[in-house]
Amino acid sequence: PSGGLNRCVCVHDDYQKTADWLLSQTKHRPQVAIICGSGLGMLADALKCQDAFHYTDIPGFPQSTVQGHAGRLVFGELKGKTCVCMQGRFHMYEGHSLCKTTFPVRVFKLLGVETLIVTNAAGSLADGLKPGDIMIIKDHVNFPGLGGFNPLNGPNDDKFGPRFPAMSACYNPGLRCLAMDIAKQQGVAELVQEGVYAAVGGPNFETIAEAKLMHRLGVDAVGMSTAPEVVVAVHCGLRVFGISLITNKRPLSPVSAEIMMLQKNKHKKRVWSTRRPVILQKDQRANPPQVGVA
Ligand SMILES: O=P(O)(O)O[C@H]1O[C@H](CO)[C@@H](O)[C@H]1O
Ligand code: HPA
Repeated sequence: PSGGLNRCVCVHDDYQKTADWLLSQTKHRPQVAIICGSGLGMLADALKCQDAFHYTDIPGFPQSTVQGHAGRLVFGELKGKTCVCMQGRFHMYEGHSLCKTTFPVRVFKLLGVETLIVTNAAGSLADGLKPGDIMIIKDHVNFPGLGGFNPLNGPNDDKFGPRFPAMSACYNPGLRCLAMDIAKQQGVAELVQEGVYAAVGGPNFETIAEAKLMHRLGVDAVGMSTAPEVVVAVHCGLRVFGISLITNKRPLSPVSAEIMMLQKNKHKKRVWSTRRPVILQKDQRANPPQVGVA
């Protein structure tokens, strides 16, 4: 891969200009940045003493084009910490270069942010992750990155980080532990577990073969964002915490009526799960078992 969309064309000054403009417009000096995933923009409503800016008014900022992403940067206080919250993120499938997709992360660094919290909506590939559950991201597979689509492509900016940054501990273990402890304290531990997130390019959802492949590779949840932001954040030394809100399940094989009926018969629930499909024997295929009959 080469060319316009796959090469960072922003220089240090571009990020600095945006950061300087924001610092001139607000008295807040954030320590924590939060990127709100699809449908999660209401997280920003919790901030007190807000200063909010539409992306259209921020010099150099990309524009949000996706439903569920309001396109506002909100500064404010949350439990004694000063935060900046992105109500709406940028995705590669919108036509943004990865450099633009991740532009805010470097701006956050220049604002003085130390910790980045990434959130997203994701599809589950794991048996135990149901819609409504929360997955604390312990690691990711960056499929576009493995294919050479990386926000760090192009000349390295040494002021942000090294040419070859390590990605072996992207998601801060201390913050992951803390989140799990808080889930227990709040009595919601059964809704929360750790898992591996995979980023795909989108905008189409996965084929069954792709979902199966990712499941076999150890992926628990899949989405179309987050990994590029995290790569840029880790490159410039931010501490990262990530969570996926599970919004749907991805089927792992075509659900044929006879397999569904048999699974319903055997397991009584989750009829469409094909994780352990029942393979019909030759004689059964000619004369399939009847629903409701043992
Ligand atoms: O990752 P976020 O921005 O939460 O959005 C997720 O939801 C959208 C698909 O419904 C995709 O953009 C996917 O990445
Ligand atoms: N696949 C990819 N991206 C997603 C999904 C999914 O199932 N759900 C929400 N974002």
